[in-house]
Amino acid sequence: MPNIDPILISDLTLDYGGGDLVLDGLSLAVPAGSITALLGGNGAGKSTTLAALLGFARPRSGAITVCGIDPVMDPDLARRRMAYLPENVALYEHLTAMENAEYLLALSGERVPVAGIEDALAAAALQKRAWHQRLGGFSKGMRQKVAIAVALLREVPVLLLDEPTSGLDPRATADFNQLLIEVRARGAAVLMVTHDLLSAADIADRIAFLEAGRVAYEVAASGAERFDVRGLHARFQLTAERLAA
Ligand SMILES: Nc1ncnc2c1ncn2[C@@H]1O[C@H](COP(=O)(O)OP(=O)(O)OP(=O)(O)O)[C@@H](O)[C@H]1O
Repeated sequence: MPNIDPILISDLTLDYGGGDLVLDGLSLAVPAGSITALLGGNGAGKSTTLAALLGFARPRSGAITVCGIDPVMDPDLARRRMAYLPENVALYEHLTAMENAEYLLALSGERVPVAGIEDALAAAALQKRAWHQRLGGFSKGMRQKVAIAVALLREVPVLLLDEPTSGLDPRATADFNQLLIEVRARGAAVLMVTHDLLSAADIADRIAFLEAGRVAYEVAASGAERFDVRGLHARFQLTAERLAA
């Protein structure tokens, strides 16, 4: 089997039935063991890109695969290869962190011993005293840690994130970014939709700027040298001005 990127999108077009193209020739590849940040103005099509990967939005043309599986043809099989964290992670309020993890794993057909779940919650840096608390009082950062622990246990090769750090304080953002670095080290392909230029600059290997449903430009970090946040911001402004013109 050829070694293809876990996320591969080629010349994708998509509309929501109204005729206007929301994705208009989108091409993007995310290799294993890497983080790509997907940036772009409101309405550029970032969340729609995730919806297409998850098999929730049907392309009009082009090709899209997740670990070689077409999510249009076989959404269930494709979803088994992915973990998805929406902006606000949906978990069961009346269950504890442990119970949530157990239940979500059971839903995806996996049985993990309690010790394994505890290890994953610890790896996700959820404080031990929170493991047996109901989620009702959890902050957004704590909820994300539970969701990431489940993703770690599922050992999925693809992680999709929609604005994961919006509303997180700088400390929680740094903790979360550290988790993503660990997920990358395990070999996952991570695609992160974000408006958080600082996080993108800190942890992404590549940054793709989406503009009117296609990647207008893509930049890669070179070795130890990170992205320049002000440079990213300037590019963002240029895009906004071009679209407004
Ligand atoms: N379910 C839907 N039905 C119809 N139109 C939709 C649907 N979802 C999104 N759109 C439209 O598609 C376009 C792209 O939306 P999308 O949510 O993908 O953008 P985005 O880049 O994620 O924006 P934001 O940064 O605001 O979250 C927008 O014009 C939006 O109104």
